Amino acid sequence: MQTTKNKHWFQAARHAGDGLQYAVRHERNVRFDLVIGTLVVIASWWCHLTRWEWVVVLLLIGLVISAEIMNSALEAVIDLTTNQEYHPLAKAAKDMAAGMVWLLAIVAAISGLIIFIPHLVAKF
Ligand SMILES: Nc1ncnc2c1ncn2[C@@H]1O[C@H](COP(=O)(O)OP(=O)(O)OP(=O)(O)O)[C@@H](O)[C@H]1O
Repeated sequence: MQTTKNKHWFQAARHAGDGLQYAVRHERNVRFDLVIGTLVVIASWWCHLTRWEWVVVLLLIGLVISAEIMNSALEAVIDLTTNQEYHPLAKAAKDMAAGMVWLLAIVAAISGLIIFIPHLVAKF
């Protein structure tokens, strides 16, 4: 059990991998985002997006999933420090982190509509 700084990049990468694995195993919202992200990638392939549309779509998927993982990390720290007892600052911190995820998800959804609607109209 290590509590000191990582000694080399391989150790750092292994711990980052542990973090991603923990997020997928324990966070339902992260799993949900991964499913939606996979469906969006399939839809992008089906719609033959342009190179720059692919870049935007992949960036947005990465941003939403990263924000979800950051939200979960903040929740873990808050639960650790409050021992799950009520505190108005804990509420503010958790609500703001959740707000960040929602804001990004809404922006991603609107951007997705702007990208996909012309392709869908052309197809049908
Ligand atoms: N220690 C606390 N003190 C005050 N309010 C809290 C505390 N823990 C949780 N809450 C409130 O409960 C809400 C939900 O808690 P929490 O974020 O832990 O659950 P969650 O279901 O994992 O949320 P999310 O869907 O955002 O991942 C928070 O947004 C906050 O308003």
